[in-house]
Amino acid sequence: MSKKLTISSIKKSKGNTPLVMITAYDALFSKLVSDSADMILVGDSLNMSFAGKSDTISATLEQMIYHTNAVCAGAPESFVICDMPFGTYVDAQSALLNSIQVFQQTQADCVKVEGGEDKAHIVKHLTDNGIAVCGHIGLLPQSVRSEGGYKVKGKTLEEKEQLLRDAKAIEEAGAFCMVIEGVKADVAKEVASSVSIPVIGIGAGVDVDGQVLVFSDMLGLFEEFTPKFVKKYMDGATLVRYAVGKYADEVSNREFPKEEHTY
Ligand SMILES: Nc1nc(=O)c2c([nH]1)NC[C@@H]1CN(c3ccc(C(=O)N[C@@H](CCC(=O)O)C(=O)O)cc3)CN21
Ligand SMILES: CC(C)C(=O)C(=O)O
Ligand SMILES: [Mg+2]
Repeated sequence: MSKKLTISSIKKSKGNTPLVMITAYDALFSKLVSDSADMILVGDSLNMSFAGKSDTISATLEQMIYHTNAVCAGAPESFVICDMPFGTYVDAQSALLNSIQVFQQTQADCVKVEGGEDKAHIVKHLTDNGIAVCGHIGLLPQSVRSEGGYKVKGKTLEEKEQLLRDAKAIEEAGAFCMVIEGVKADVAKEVASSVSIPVIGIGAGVDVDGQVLVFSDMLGLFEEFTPKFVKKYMDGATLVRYAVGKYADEVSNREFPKEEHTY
């Protein structure tokens, strides 16, 4: 991106071209994605596709700060979101102290917290104290254990009405945008049009104010993860295996290094 977005330019973008959000966990990829992405999310999904764990529950604040620093170093001109990990925003006070750690130890532009109506008081305490907040409603990956799995939301009238209340509450608490994950497309569309801040979808259909995907999913690098909402824009795993296999063959056959790689 040529010009770094701001909280107010993101808010004002509602109704214009959809926002492009993508995750990155290191400087190498943040630099590569920064050419095309409006916003870079340092997602706690890194606990799965970077650290190899089976869910996001065990991600720590220290880990998020480490990766956020790497992402900011690779993309100093990009708008960066740091995902607050599980257990770091259980009440307003701890949420603020932990978010202050993120702001003081990294160049992140905002934090992201999962939750709706029930977390609005926490979002308000953060925004009242100078921490910009991106909300996250719908399917909440940090609730995987309590919910007994990843469940698409918005399938019943109750769920739809809850999502509308969640979005309203997060907006009123001062969030400048929110992610909506794993929600029926017609419901996500209604949620997006019910608030005046951008609603960025993942598995929530096309009628929202932007899209977010995990970079390793869309590049086909994270093979064990193939939910319906992911589109593979590259077969990364095959490309990497092919290249490393060719290197291995050439080492075995003494074809590499050649004269031009030799002092
Ligand atoms: N690499 C990666 N990509 C992600 O998008 C992602 C993560 N990790 N980690 C954190 C969360 C977890 N996410 C998930 C994980 C599983 C499903 C899933 O299994 N979805 C089912 C639908 C279930 C239903 O129909 O209710 C699917 O088959 O798509 C969805 C989102 C999204 N997030
Ligand atoms: C899936 C996105 C929205 C996220 O929260 C993450 O990458 O952790
Ligand atoms: Mg996350």
